[in-house]
Amino acid sequence: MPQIAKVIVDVPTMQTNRPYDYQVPVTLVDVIQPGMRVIIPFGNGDRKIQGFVLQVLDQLSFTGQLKAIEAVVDLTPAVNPELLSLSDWLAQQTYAFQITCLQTMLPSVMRAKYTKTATLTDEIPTDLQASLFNGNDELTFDQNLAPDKLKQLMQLQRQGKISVTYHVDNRAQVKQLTAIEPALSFEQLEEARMGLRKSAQKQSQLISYLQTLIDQEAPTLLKTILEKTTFTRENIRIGAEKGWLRQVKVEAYRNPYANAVQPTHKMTLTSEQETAVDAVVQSASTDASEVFLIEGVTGSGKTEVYLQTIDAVLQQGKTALMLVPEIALTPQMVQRVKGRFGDLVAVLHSGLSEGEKYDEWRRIERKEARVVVGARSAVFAPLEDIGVIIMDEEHEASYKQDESPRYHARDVAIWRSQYHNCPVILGSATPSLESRARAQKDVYHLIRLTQRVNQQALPAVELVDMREAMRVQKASNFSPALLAGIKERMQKGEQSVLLLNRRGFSSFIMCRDCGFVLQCPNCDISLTLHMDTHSMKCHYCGHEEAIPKICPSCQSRQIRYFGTGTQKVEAELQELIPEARILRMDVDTTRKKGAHAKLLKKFGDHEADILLGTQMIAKGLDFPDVTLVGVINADTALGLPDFRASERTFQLLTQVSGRAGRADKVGQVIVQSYNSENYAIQFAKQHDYEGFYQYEMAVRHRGGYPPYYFTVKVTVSHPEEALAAKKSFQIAKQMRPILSDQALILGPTPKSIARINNRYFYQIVIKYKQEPQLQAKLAEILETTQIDTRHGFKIGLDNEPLQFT
Ligand SMILES: Nc1ncnc2c1ncn2[C@@H]1O[C@H](COP(=O)(O)OP(=O)(O)OP(=O)(O)O)[C@@H](O)[C@H]1O
Ligand SMILES: [Zn+2]
Ligand SMILES: [Zn+2]
Repeated sequence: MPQIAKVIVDVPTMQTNRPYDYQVPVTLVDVIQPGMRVIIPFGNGDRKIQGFVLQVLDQLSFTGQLKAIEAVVDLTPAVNPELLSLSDWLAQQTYAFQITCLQTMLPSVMRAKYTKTATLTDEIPTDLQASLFNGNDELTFDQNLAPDKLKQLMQLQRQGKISVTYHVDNRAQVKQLTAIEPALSFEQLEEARMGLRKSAQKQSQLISYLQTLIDQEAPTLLKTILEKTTFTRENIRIGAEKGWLRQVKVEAYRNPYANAVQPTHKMTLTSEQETAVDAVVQSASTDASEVFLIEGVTGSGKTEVYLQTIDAVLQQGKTALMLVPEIALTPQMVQRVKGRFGDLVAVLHSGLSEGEKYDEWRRIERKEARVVVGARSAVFAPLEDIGVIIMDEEHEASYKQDESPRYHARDVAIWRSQYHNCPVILGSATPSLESRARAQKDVYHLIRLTQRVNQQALPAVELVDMREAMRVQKASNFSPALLAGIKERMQKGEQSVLLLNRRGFSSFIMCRDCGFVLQCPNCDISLTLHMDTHSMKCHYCGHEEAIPKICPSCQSRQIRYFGTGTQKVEAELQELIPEARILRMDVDTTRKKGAHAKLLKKFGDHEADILLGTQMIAKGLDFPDVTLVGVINADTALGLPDFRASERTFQLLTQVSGRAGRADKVGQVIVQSYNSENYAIQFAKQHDYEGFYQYEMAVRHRGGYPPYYFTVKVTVSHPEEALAAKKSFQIAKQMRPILSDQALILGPTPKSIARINNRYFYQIVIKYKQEPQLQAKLAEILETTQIDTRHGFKIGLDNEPLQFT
């Protein structure tokens, strides 16, 4: 029967954000499946573009009007049925184009153009091998392969007789290793030996060696032979030339964690841990999709709860997905999971090369990996039959993507749990207010872990008022109390972790004579000093220039840097304690691949006394000899014009305090601040999450902020400020009539950095409780403003934004 395919085309605009009908050519009938990518003619001139097949329908009456699909890109669907339907929901939820959502779900290498190689892995009829593979056992092809041949390939793939690898401009090449196997039988090799000259001893040895390989199932890696035997490449080459052996290519997965993993074993759970595991596992064995919020103090052993839950789910024959924030995806965390589940684990994070990510993704798709650990985008991992989804540090802002589609991984996780009828665990020592409030309303089940595993008390927190400290000493980043604490640890052979809070803080250059501050030419923000590259950089657009030696404005030589960068703090500390061994961890020292892991290993091996770093040291670290945590500046972020400033400060202080005293030694925390009476700092001092939650809820209630209100942000930008402003006022005006009295429109206001990359930004925030017409109206505005993009406008919608500045 003729078929029609409904296709989402790869043209990300509002007008094309719907499925188009295409005729399925006769040769591809019953071949094309939903989730496959196809090549189709589109628009004027029938440009060839890519699209995703959403649906294939039998065509009852032949209209003959439709354009036909030209070719198929994938032999098997690139996106499974679950993710197809997720993309639909996601597009609505985030006001994004469905094509953007679909592309987001695939590893980046798959978004590029590529060729593929089909390699025979089994016998096929000789005539087929002749016609399809030209008698070879490999066929490199792309989307131009004739449909009938493609159909044959698909059949072979279904029968498991070929394996397919992708080549993307050398980007996603499956890593191939050379291996060898004997080309002759034992007897034939023996015959070959007879023909050798007496002096050809090495060749005789090679023949013997090949004879030992006859019964091996897999070819032997050349690398291994060169390492483990005395044969040289030249010996092997001669062996191949004489026809004794064959050189073959085998596929190697790039395993970035190879060799590094030590097995870890199940621990005997504390009673609080056991209650948590039982509750989730119990839920996993029913068909419910419940969300559990585990509010567990730092060091309460949340990770062990996750691991044992995963274990139970695997035993039920299901798979598990574990999300962690990028910065918490430390080697320590990966070790713990890999150490428990070994090769069943796939790890996805931005530190991997594209090739490595792609390898991991394929291992998931082929069901070789049954546990996935990864950062935000891993929430789209093509796992099937998921038994539990875990989100560690659920309060982390990095779970929200800040470009289209602007999704929150938590929402996606919950959607998938409903699809799979499985539980979700949201875990944190400092849950987001939104999640904690949902637990209050019994939408989530609240489970509290109130004790540290070692029964140790949480470390005592001492507040140092820097206003006072500065009165008695010259300007310094280190109060006498903090310095004394560090020295004491050094004497005892213990370690310190020092946090420099970089939010709302940066090093900039200012002229002491005229006050000139070096600004980015493209953005309304000062440039940040980077000592490692000896340059000034813009953190928004990437602009970079040399550090000026004389003031560009008054030519004075008194141009100096201000603010506190980690480098500057490190230098100061080194001067104050010359014998201190300091490791600095920030964006500059961790840029290189593996640098993060190396630094942590050094610290773990006691090659340093002090780990000094930015936010990235606040989470997940578990070092038994760390007994002092110092926070150099607790309150720089409190001044940010964002209603979540207190929540973020509380979370950061609590998390970093939790790094101290995790094993048998007592920990101490010293927090320096200029606002020690601030409630976020006071509750953090008391380790009082619940107290903070109650207080902050009252603040939010008074101000009409989430979680009492929903929010959506509309951003308008244009190279001309007046036009950006005008358009944003127009949009606000269009919104007002459809909103009830309960809803509030904030703005339009210029963003706190009004100009970025030569565009001016204006934003509107709508706060609301229940507005049935809102979503449709916003979609309509997006649609009607599409035309404006031609005049330089960009309109962005952010549902439940996490950034308000
Ligand atoms: N049942 C247990 N028995 C003994 N040790 C345990 C047990 N559970 C966890 N631990 C150990 O306790 C330490 C803290 O556990 P873990 O890192 O999971 O805490 P956490 O709750 O994730 O803390 P944080 O929020 O600070 O990351 C780890 O070293 C872990 O190996
Ligand atoms: Zn000057
Ligand atoms: Zn800039």
